[in-house]
Amino acid sequence: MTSELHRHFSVGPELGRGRFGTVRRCTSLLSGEHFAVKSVDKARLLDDPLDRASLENEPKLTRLAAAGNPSAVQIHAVFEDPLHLHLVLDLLPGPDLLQRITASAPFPEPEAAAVLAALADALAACHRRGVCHRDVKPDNVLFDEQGRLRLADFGSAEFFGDGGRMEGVVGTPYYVAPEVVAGREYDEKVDVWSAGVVLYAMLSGTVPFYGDSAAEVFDKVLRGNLRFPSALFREVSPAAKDLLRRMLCRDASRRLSAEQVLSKYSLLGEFYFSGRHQNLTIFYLPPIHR
Ligand SMILES: Nc1ncnc2c1ncn2[C@@H]1O[C@H](COP(=O)(O)OP(=O)(O)OP(=O)(O)O)[C@@H](O)[C@H]1O
Repeated sequence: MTSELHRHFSVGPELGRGRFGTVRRCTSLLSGEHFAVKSVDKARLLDDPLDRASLENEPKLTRLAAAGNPSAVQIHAVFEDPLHLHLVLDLLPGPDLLQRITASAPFPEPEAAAVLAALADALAACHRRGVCHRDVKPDNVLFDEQGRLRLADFGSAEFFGDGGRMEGVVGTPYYVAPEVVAGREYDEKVDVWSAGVVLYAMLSGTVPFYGDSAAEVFDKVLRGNLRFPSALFREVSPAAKDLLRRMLCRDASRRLSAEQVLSKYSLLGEFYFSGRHQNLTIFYLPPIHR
């Protein structure tokens, strides 16, 4: 660990681990405030130009996305040494959305709708700032102590500015949009597709495009055949299914924007408590390695 980091923070126990680094609890020596420090191990990503770009982009794009946007994780300090990049972030220690879905999906519709509204709000704010997250999935949806949603992990994010197109196969298999899998240029609506998969998972406890391997999942995503099996969706309202169709629309030009999802949220009056509980699990597939 960097001595510079240790001059300012005492570093505590591990909170989580990702592909490139470890997140630990830390405390400011000056103020006594608690934070999380994400320490990215540079050795794990220096061979790959896209991974290297992500090392440079993560602090920049987290800052840009989070400026004046309380629904994104805030970055408080950055320390760098030859081995690590340390990002000091808001401490968000509660269960993330993946843990919540695994423990208690399907969610009652009002609960799913509330999470979706907060996620769409977070994404709309990022998109207004020209930042596309590109790895929206339940494990990157965290909550603060008051239960407010915070979008985290801008390690795959890209700056598209004002209407720019992006390229590069980035994301996580179950959640990635078809235009990304197809290797085409794409826009920020890839995040809306992923948020649609998240909504589907909250309402049913499973994902819409499932396979045992990444290749099988990609095949299903490319076909984009959206189904609502009656065993899982019997009690899901037509309004929620309609919203899912508009978010998981293969044609990105017809797909809702994050802003439109937010305004559609006000139409979700039909969302109701379904009271179901099924023991379904989302299986973990690792993020895409190009
Ligand atoms: N601000 C935070 N507060 C508390 N825990 C966090 C915070 N940020 C991340 N974590 C935990 O650490 C884990 C890894 O973090 P993160 O997803 O940012 O790492 P990563 O290396 O970019 O992961 P990925 O494999 O998704 O690319 C998360 O799943 C979460 O459990």
